[in-house]
Amino acid sequence: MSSMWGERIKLSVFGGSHTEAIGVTLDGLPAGEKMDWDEILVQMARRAPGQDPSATRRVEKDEPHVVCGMSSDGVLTGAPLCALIYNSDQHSKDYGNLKVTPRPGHADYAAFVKYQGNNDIRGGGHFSGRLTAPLVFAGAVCRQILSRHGILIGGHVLSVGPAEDRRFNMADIEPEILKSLSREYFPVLFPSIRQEMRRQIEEARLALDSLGGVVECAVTGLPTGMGNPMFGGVENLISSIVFGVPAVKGIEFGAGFQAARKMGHENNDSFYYDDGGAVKTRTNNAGGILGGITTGMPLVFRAAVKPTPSISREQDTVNLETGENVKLVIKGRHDPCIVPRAVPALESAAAVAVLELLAQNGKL
Ligand SMILES: Cc1cc2nc3c(=O)[nH]c(=O)nc-3n(C[C@H](O)[C@H](O)[C@H](O)COP(=O)(O)O)c2cc1C
Ligand SMILES: C=C(O[C@@H]1CC(C(=O)O)=C[C@@H](OP(=O)(O)O)[C@H]1O)C(=O)O
Repeated sequence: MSSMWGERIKLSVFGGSHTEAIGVTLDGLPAGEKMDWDEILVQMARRAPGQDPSATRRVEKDEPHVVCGMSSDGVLTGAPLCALIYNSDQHSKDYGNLKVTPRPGHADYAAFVKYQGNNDIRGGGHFSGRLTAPLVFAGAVCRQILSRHGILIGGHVLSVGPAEDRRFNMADIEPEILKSLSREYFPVLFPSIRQEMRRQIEEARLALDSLGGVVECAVTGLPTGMGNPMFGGVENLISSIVFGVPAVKGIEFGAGFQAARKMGHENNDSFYYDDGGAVKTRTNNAGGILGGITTGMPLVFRAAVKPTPSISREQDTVNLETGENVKLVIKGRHDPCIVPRAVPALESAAAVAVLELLAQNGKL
C-alpha cells in the first residue's frame, strides 16, 4: 500500500484500526532538535477518539511510544524517528458482515476488488481515520521545528452542515490566534458557533445520519520564494498530503472557488511596502501562493470533509457472495461528524508539507 510521502522528509504510516498498533516513521529530520513531549501529547489529545459527544465512542489513549530516533531526553538523533501507538479498544465483531456487504461511502468495496478480499476490514483497516493518529504525531514533531523558524500553523472548523464560523482575515492573521487554535479540541474563531455545530451533529446522530463540513487552516511566517511552477508548486505539495487524510474530498487555497466569481481587479492582491520595507499585499486572495511559490503572506487552505460514511440508518448495498441486492445496517461506534477531529490531522499534514518545503529549499 502506498502510505509513504515526501522526498526530503520521508513519512511512512503503517498499521490498521484493529491491529496491535499503528505507527509512523519519519526520516530526514534535523538532528539535535529538542522535543517538548507535553506539546506532542497536547496534539495527540486534540485528535484522540472517545472524549466528546460529537465523536466516536471508541476510547483510545493515543499515547505514542518512541521506538527510535529520539533520545530519552527528547532530542532528535537524526536517525529515522519511529513511534508506535497501541490499539486497545477494538470491537472487531461489529465488522463481521461488512466484508461481503460493503458499506456505501467507505473503502470496503473498492478495497475488496483491489486486494481480492484480503484487506483487513476491521475498523476500516488501513483506510481508517485512526491512521491520522500517527500523522498527528509526525505533525507534532514537525511543528515544533517549524516554530523555531517562526512558522505557525493553526486551523478551525469553518463549517459543520449549515453552521458556519467566520473565515480567517487572510491578509492579517495574528500569531496568537493560531497559537490558541492549535491547542484546542474543536477549535472555532467565533466561540458561540461551536454550540450550534454540536447541536447540528447531535441532530444528525439522532437521525441515524452524519454531517460533513469544512476545515480552514493557515500557516504564517513562511519565507517568500519557496516552491516551484507547474508540478512542483506549494499547492501541489500540500494537496498531495492533505488527500492522505481520509474523508477529504476537496481543497482550495486563498479565495479558492470564490475566485472564479470575482473580477480581476477584485481578485488581484495589490502590493505595498510595509513600514519595515517588506513587500506585502493588502488582500490575500492568492492564499500566500503565486505561481506555486510562497509570497510571504499567510498560506490559507480549506479542506472539504465528507459526512462520515458509516451511518446507523438502513442502506442499500450488495452481497458480494450471493450476488443479491440487500439491506445493510451498520453496527459499531462511528463519528457522527469527522470535521472537529480532522482539524489537528489537517494541521499536521500541513506541518509535514511545510517542513518538506523548507528542506527542499535549503532552509533547514
Ligand atoms: C479523524 C477521522 C475519523 C473518521 N471516523 C470515521 C468513522 O467513525 N466511521 C467511518 O465510517 N469513517 C470515518 N472516517 C472516514 C473514513 O475513514 C473514510 O471515509 C474512508 O476511509 C474512505 O475514504 P475516503 O472517504 O477518503 O474515500 C474518519 C476519518 C477521519 C479523518
Ligand atoms: C478509532 C478512531 O476512529 C475510527 C475511524 C473509523 C473509520 O472507519 O475511519 C471507524 C471507527 O472505528 P471503530 O469501529 O474501531 O470504532 C472509528 O472509531 C480514531 O480516529 O482513533
